[in-house]
Amino acid sequence: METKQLNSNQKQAVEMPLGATMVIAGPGSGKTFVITERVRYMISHLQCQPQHILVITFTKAAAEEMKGRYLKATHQTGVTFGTFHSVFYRMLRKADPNRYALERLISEDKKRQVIEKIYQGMDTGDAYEDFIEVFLGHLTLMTNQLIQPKYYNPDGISKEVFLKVFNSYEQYKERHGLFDFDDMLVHTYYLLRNDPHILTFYQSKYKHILIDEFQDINCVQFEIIKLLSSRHTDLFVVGDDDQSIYQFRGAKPEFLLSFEEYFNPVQKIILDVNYRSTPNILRYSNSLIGYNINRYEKIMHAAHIEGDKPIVTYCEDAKEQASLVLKEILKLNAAGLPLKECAIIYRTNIQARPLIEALRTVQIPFIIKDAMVTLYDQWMTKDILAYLHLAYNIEDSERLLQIINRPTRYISKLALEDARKKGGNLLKNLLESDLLSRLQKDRIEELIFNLQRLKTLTLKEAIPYIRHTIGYEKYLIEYAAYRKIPSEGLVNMLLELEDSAREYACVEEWEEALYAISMSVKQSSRQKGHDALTLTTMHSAKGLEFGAVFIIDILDGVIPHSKSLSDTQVEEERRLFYVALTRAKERLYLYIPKNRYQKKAESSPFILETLTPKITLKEGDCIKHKMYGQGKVVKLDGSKAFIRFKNGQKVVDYMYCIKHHLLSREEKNESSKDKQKR
Ligand SMILES: Nc1ncnc2c1ncn2[C@@H]1O[C@H](COP(=O)(O)OP(=O)(O)OP(=O)(O)O)[C@@H](O)[C@H]1O
Repeated sequence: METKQLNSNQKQAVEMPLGATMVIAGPGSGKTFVITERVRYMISHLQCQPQHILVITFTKAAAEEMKGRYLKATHQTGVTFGTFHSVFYRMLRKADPNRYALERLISEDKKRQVIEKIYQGMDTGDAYEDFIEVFLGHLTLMTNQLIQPKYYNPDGISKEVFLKVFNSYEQYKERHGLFDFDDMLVHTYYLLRNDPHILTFYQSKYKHILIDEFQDINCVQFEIIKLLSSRHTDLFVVGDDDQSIYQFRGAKPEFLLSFEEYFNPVQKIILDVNYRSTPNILRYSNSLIGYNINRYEKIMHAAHIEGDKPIVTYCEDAKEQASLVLKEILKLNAAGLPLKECAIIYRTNIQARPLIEALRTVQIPFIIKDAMVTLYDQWMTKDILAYLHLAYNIEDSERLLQIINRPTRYISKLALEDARKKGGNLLKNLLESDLLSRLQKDRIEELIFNLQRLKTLTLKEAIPYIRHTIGYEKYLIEYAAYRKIPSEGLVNMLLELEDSAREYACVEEWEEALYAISMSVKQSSRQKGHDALTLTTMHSAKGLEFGAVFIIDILDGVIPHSKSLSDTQVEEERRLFYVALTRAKERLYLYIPKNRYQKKAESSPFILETLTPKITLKEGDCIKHKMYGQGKVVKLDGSKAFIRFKNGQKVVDYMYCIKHHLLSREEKNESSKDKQKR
């Protein structure tokens, strides 16, 4: 039995009568505790049979933890614990053991290989550098949303190529009688929808369904749950709309927000006591998330006593930031905080590079939570290295072929093949080729000239030369336009490369350092189980907690990410930052570099929101209007506020009032101080 006591809201959630129940549970509010206690209560007080209870979680680790805690508390078997995938897979296997035998399941690695082979066999040239990544993302998103391929628009790649690869992949699976992880969900949906006997069987088997992290549910999962629970409505879901951060994978917090409509009548309870963070940390996270509009209103209260105030540090750049963060971690570690209680959290993997570089010199063991493609393994790095090496060995055909059309020099495949067959110096052969026009040859001469120039430059000068004079950055921008994707991500990667080279004297030294970083990233997984510092993206930090959390690069364009332009996207970014803030137990450090990639950077608007709680208007509040002077709010209606001024009532924009409300409040404070003095 768990030694801790349920608080009053937890107890209320646990002891709800059977029926559709929604528990909105903020960070650190004890979701696992509530679910395991609820299962116990259902069996001991609500006469539920363990074999009729199904508990679904999102990760295998969560399912195991939940099951472990439940078994420890009750020693009673019979309840089914599992992830959506494992539960649905069991259903498929039971329905058709041969079709869904384990050996017919394509692993994610194998799936990638098959798709890569299909794509390469299609001869679309090198038009899409990261096709496989983008394709796989779209495939999952499309399947999770139950969208027919012909109606799906894959941004960033051509629909025609997407459909071709998709159809070939489907045919491959059919020919070999295989299925993959995405299929598990879709196939279960069709199985239950099309076979009433099977559906009835599972509706009677799982009379009570409990789902954790419901904010992450996607369309196909939701549809299956609707099918399973249509006979009865004993559905107990726990989630936090403020921690929904997987919309890019098809998760829809709307399902949590509209749960009440689907399963009406719904019993609802909010868990708002946080057992993880100090009140000071919670004040910051509450303030930030208060700026989201599309959410269940809740303010988390701390169960702990006050701790240190979060520390906001402005630093020069990423290099200084890395050194300050590591210095602080070493200090905390020397004072007794284990490294495994420290985490550095960032928005995207690319930001980890300066940290890993600094970590190599201070020798702190670390674990990287995400599968990371380091700079060394990026296609763009290979292009830049190809230019730098070619400058010293102009006869290196492989490297020449890599960059000959980057930027485009209009050299056809045919001309390249022909020049290659002749053997010897490829550039010379191209200059003598009958298959190339004068214009194309001019471009090759220009390339030779530029390679000779490159040889005379230092590494620090060479990369900007490739970027601007050779036109590599322009090529990236054109490539992004062709792909219909924002160019910023590619250009930032190039800037990151330039930044990483700045410290090295020559290309060999730089290449060696990039390789060493890539190796240390690969080896970092070996630190698991040891006392090691965690490096993680905000996404992968979800569900974790640490004594000290360091959030870096809190800059506009980084968080919220420059890709996130719509209000909905900015809200998702805010939730992401909220997840990062709420990982901290005792100490929270926020870092804002003044410069990024040698340019002045703006701090993230989220910093201000974290430090200044949102102001809301109430009837009776005073505002000061530029034209009408002082007035009092008499009524609020959506974006409009009705204000009584000296000269009568006027309708004023709500946001205007918010802005000017602050002013009047300060003035009010001042005037009350004045009055007191008098
Ligand atoms: N009533 C309680 N009394 C004391 N401690 C509690 C209580 N309820 C939960 N806790 C503790 O609070 C901590 C946070 O709980 P848990 O990990 O379940 O949070 P969570 O709700 O899943 O958080 P998040 O969504 O942020 O990951 C755990 O260590 C848990 O044991």
